[in-house]
Amino acid sequence: MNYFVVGESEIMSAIKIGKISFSNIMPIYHFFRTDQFDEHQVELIPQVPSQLNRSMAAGTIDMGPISSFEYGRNYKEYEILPDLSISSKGQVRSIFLFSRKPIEELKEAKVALTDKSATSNHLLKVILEKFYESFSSYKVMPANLEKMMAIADAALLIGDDALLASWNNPGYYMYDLGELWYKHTGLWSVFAVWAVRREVTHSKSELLRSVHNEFLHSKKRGLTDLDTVVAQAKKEFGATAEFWKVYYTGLSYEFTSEHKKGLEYYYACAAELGLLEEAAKVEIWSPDSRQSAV
Ligand SMILES: C=C(O[C@@H]1C=C(C(=O)O)C=C[C@H]1O)C(=O)O
Repeated sequence: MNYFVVGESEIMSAIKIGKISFSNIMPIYHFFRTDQFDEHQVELIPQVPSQLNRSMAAGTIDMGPISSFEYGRNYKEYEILPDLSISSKGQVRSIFLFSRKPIEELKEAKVALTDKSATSNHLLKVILEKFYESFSSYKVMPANLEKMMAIADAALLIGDDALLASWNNPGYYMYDLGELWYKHTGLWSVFAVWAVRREVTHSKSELLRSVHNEFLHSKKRGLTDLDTVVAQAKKEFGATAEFWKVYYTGLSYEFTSEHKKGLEYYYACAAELGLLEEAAKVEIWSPDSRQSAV
């Protein structure tokens, strides 16, 4: 009766799901129905990306949208859930480099990086080094533009910090990282992927399938009923409905072969510059894979 024991323990154990505590994620989570699951079966844990990355590595969350760079660093421990990401082909509108000088002049500059990111911090290094022959020095700091610019020539912000700073930019040059990457490579930027710890694909496979389905359902609903998400974002963060509409439709939450191509090139560049030990393999979990019953 071994399979009963396995089944029961799977039903009992909850799955801990990370949630990015930025507005970028709202179209995916707004309609996520935790009440579809038995009590205590799923738990949503909101954190900024760098915290989510650490929680996944420590195993205190089982799955969630982590920085794609962090997947690359730890790809042997994780798999990627299909059809989910936070990406852009060109402008992302919430990842900006603020600079006192034009980017072409940042040759040996001091650059402040945000302590909330992993993908964008390393993407900036790739862009500056590979496309602008810049050999700058970097310092990771709390995300505060004024304090960052007090010690640096340029500063990188992501998420809501970047949105707010772009609305109140005191006159710095502003560069959108999605736009820069596209300009120099013609490829997608994939900032976050939904990763799952490998052991969870075995120990909680049934629940994982249901959670993945629920994510696809809530994404579909969020994108069809975008006006509801837009109204919520406007209420929580300000700005105009038009802004949020443009922002959310400019982001992509898919993960197609074109996204994969952009991500693999990013990993290749990061490995070339020594930011990753090796170019990570992009391995997608298949909801149809079944563990053998015995
Ligand atoms: C589009 C964004 O994508 C993100 C950027 C991340 C990173 O740089 O590590 C991680 C998750 C996403 O939140 C954003 O934060 O604005």
